Amino acid sequence: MGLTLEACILILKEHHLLKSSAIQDNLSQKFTSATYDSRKVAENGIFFCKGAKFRPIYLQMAKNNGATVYVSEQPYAEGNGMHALIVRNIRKAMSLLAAAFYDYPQDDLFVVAYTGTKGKTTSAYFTRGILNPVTNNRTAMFSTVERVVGPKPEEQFLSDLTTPESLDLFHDMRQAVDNGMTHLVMEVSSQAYKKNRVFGLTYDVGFFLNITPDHIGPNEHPTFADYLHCKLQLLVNARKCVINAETDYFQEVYAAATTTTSPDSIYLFASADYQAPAGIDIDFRFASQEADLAKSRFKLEAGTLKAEQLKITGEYELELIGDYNESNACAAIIGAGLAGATYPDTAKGIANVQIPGRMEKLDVPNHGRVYVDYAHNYASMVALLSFFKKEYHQPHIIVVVGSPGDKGVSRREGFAKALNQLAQRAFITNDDPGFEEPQDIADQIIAGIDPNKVEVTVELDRAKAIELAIKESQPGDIVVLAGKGSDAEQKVRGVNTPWPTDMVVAKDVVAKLRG
Ligand SMILES: CC(=O)N[C@H]1[C@@H](OP(=O)(O)OP(=O)(O)OC[C@H]2O[C@@H](n3ccc(=O)[nH]c3=O)[C@H](O)[C@@H]2O)O[C@H](CO)[C@@H](O)[C@@H]1O[C@H](C)C(=O)N[C@@H](C)C(=O)N[C@H](CCC(=O)O)C(=O)O
Ligand SMILES: Nc1ncnc2c1ncn2[C@@H]1O[C@H](COP(=O)(O)OP(=O)(O)OP(=O)(O)O)[C@@H](O)[C@H]1O
Repeated sequence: MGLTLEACILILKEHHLLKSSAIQDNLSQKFTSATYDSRKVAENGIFFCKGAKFRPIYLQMAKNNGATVYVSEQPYAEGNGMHALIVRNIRKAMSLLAAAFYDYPQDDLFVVAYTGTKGKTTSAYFTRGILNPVTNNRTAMFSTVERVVGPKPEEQFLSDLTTPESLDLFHDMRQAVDNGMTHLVMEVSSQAYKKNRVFGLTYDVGFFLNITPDHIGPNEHPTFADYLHCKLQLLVNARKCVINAETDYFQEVYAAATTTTSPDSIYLFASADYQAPAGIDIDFRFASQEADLAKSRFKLEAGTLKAEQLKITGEYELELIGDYNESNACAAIIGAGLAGATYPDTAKGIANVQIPGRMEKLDVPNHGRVYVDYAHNYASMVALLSFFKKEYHQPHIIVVVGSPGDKGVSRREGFAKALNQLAQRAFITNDDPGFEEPQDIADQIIAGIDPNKVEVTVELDRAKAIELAIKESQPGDIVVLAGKGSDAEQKVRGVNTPWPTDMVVAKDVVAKLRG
């Protein structure tokens, strides 16, 4: 691990990123640590000045702590006496230099990457579920929930971001390789492209699952077009592409894939009865046989010669219920197939996969059945509630939900719309209010709810809201604790306050009810 100043300059020049440089002495000096956080600088380090809240004082601190080189979009007096690399785009520069600093760990991993508005985490867990036994426990995973960089329990930890900052990403990839991992399944958020966290990274297989309006607002994407553009970048950076042919904007998505990938290396999947546009051959189709409250069963069929060659067709069962998970599973099976897995290993591996915070169930004696689920926008809430409506034959649905502050503002209207369509009762509560007023967020959700269709209570204390919902429920009712999944924090005014998780709170309520 390490990089010389000379190598840095060459890489930056090659990508037309170097504006100017100020080199103090010898170019062959090798630095041995790299960070963007002055509090983590080690001796002989390179320091990246990046971020909305960056202050020049951090560079001063970094210098005091042993940094000898800084990379920045502008020169700072605080960096006098250090080598300076002034670049056109700090995040692009950081990503390229991070890959080089950690000696291109992606070259030693088979990387399967997922993007999409919904289903990334689920598909990533499904893929790892198949590949882990096939690779002898050597499949790493970078997901919204956790990051797995090795086979030992201490090599698995909770994630902060869906896709980490480039420097952290390549660091964790290097650890995975050094821990003997051979495969990596990762989620790539649209923010990862917006913020150049994966700039220069190429995947062996890149997936486009779906797109619906989300993550649009002042702190994320200015427009839907920008959101779509960022997501499409994954396909441009993948050697093989897999696309859900049923996604909205399919033509744009397919066109993006073909800009860098030959149609021979693009795989399309869809449900059995989907009518494909003229001239489009669907490689894989999944035919649902049963998607009930116990299991999903479906058949995967190949529609083209290249699909047949993967040897992954056959009957499949999923323990993770929710009919939409058949589409996620289909993606994961193709991903694992392209990584070398074949049937029946693919069927064995996926059958019992469970995912923290997705479709977790709790029966409450003398009350309803509780589900904790990470549904947190219009599309996922509709998919979830529609599944319950169908499987439980028009149950009374009680939903506990809130919407985060500072991001995804369209979710507020989306929740109201989904509740109007499918729920009878709602408790509007807190979910990471951030720097916004919780009551304002609740008011914005309520503004869209039709009181003739849904009875609403606002209870901003999430634990109390969960308790009220469960206590009120009758046998046969469905109580949905939506939006937080297995999240163990509430983000309030810049502070990540511990949250026991929705399921733990629900279990406490049940314990109290039992007396
Ligand atoms: C917009 C964005 O990319 N934000 C991320 C980014 O912030 P930033 O680069 O602006 O940095 P900053 O937090 O303003 O801090 C300024 C800099 O000063 C440094 N610093 C700070 C203090 C100090 O004493 N010394 C010091 O050097 C910090 O290390 C940092 O580099 O870098 C931070 C880590 O350095 C991240 O925590 C932060 O994620 C924000 C909080 C976040 O939550 N982003 C969300 C929207 C996100 O990316 N979500 C997607 C999923 C959404 C989707 O599905 O699309 C994700 O991939 O997780
Ligand atoms: N294919 C799908 N279509 C619609 N809704 C889905 C689909 N897959 C999952 N969901 C719903 O979305 C929720 C989140 O799923 P998952 O975590 O897999 O998505 P994600 O893309 O990782 O989401 P995020 O980017 O918000 O972390 C699930 O709990 C479920 O309610």
